[in-house]
Amino acid sequence: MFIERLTIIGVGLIGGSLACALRKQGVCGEVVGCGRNIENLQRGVDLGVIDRYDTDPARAVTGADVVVIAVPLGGFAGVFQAIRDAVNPSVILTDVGSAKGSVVNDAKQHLSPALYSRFVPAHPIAGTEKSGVAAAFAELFVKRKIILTPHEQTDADACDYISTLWQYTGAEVVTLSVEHHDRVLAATSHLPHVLAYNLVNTLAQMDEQADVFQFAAGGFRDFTRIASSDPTMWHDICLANREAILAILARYQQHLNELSHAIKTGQSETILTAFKQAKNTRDAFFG
Ligand SMILES: NC(=O)c1ccc[n+]([C@@H]2O[C@H](COP(=O)([O-])OP(=O)(O)OC[C@H]3O[C@@H](n4cnc5c(N)ncnc54)[C@H](O)[C@@H]3O)[C@@H](O)[C@H]2O)c1
Ligand SMILES: O=C(O)C(=O)C[C@]1(C(=O)O)C=C[C@@H](O)C=C1
Repeated sequence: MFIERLTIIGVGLIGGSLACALRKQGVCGEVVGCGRNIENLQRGVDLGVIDRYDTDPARAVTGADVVVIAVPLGGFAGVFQAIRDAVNPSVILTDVGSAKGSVVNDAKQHLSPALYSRFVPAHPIAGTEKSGVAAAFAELFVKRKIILTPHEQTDADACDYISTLWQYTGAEVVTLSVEHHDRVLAATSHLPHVLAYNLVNTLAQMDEQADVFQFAAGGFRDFTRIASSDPTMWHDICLANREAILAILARYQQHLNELSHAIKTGQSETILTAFKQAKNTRDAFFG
């Protein structure tokens, strides 16, 4: 595989890291960046992540063999509209969005059937709480999972191509349906972020605020690292995957109510059993 010209729309943590990883493997030639923040794009050039940039998506995708959309989910519809008449007919389009139902709907609505068939939805299950191109690094995807959610019209060769592209980054590629992806990620990624943001706000609104944070140590830090993630990105994810998030949030609230009742009524056995079960599950998974 060799990509003569790769265009990354949204040169941040994920788009920038993908460009770095492919460059490091020597599988791409020119990398063109596209975004809204000139300072961030110039930083991308200075860091060697991209070769040049254009703030106009239509110009940025001209002549590209592969276009990766790596903007927050709320920006996808606008990007599809902006690039659909400017891309090569042979282009392969892909993305890195954290929820797939909204992305696939936007693609279906705004791309021609031919271009829609060349769009391969993808989601790297890798990231950090940092944003922007300065946070990008080539090793981000090593030994991490990449989920592809091809739809019925996805061209099989385009899908294989994107699978190979991700394997060059050191990732393991798996395929899921859009619905399954969005249910699973609502539970394992979206719910924890909602909880972390909410925990920080709950504590921040306590009267003894200053004292609370002064004594917050490892547990609080570990639990809330992800509350430092980009608010716009998570706002967009919550709205894009709202049904699946609300469903798992309701289950979580029910379990929390049960635990709260057990603590209130001193049900020692119930509390101990719940904590033992959780510890065993986590230890078995992460070691
Ligand atoms: N951060 C993570 O852990 C993570 C992991 C997997 C997937 N994702 C997904 O990857 C995508 C990008 O996330 P990130 O963490 O790299 O964000 P980021 O903030 O680091 O980068 C996004 C970039 O897109 C630019 N941008 C925003 N709107 C735009 C638009 N309409 N057109 C062009 N550029 C635009 C921003 O200026 C920014 O440079 C999101 O869809 C997110 O859901 C994030
Ligand atoms: O490690 C982190 O900081 C992340 O939040 C990464 C994380 C996750 O929840 O695991 C966040 C969003 C994604 O779409 C994929 C990965």
